[in-house]
Amino acid sequence: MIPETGKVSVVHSSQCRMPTRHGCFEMHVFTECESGREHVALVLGDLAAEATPLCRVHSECLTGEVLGSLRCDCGSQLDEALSRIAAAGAGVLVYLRQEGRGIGLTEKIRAYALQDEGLDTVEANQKLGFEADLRSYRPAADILRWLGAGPVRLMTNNPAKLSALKADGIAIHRREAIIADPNAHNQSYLDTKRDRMGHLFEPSKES
Ligand SMILES: Nc1nc2c(ncn2[C@@H]2O[C@H](COP(=O)(O)OP(=O)(O)OP(=O)(O)O)[C@@H](O)[C@H]2O)c(=O)[nH]1
Ligand SMILES: [Zn+2]
Repeated sequence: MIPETGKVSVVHSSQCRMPTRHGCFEMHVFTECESGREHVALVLGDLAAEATPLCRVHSECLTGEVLGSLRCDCGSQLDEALSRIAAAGAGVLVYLRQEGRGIGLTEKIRAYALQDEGLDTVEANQKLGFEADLRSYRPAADILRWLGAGPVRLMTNNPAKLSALKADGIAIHRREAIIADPNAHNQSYLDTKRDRMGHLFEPSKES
């Protein structure tokens, strides 16, 4: 169901076959109407034919995904999500270009510098004048609708992401945890996500 909150937020811009080390996906680019941000969907198999396709809605993290930073769990979550979709034989990864939970790379790196002085991720954002999380999942919801994905099995630990997608009209069949191994550099980041942002790190599955 499309929410009564105005127009569709993205337009489909291009697509191609995308072979990866996880398998051969169809890659779609969607341009966000308001910001011009280019979001991505990687689709494996025939989504419309899947009753409850596996789905990951992932937020951009240049440091964790491209540079191999150990400060967070984004790189390993991205890898894990694609490998689980590949194992299932079908599914979709929506990759949202909302670096730093929406504050952008410059401000995220400023936040990291503040964390090096002892602040946690939430306090660092607040010191810079931002809410803890500025993301919108409306583009992801519109992308999933465009792709015709049915009720999804959403891989996330973040209850705010779950409820935002539901509010944007996406049916969630169930949530599946996506847990990355902690290390000496990301343990306090993971602790803050659990203690201050309500992330669910138990491996159990729930609706
Ligand atoms: N502002 C800020 N953003 C961060 C920080 N560390 C990681 N990020 C960004 O956080 C986003 C990933 O969000 P997370 O909170 O790690 O996880 P999530 O996507 O909300 O939840 P999951 O679905 O369970 O992975 C990416 O855009 C990262 O760039 C930080 O210390 N400060
Ligand atoms: Zn990250």
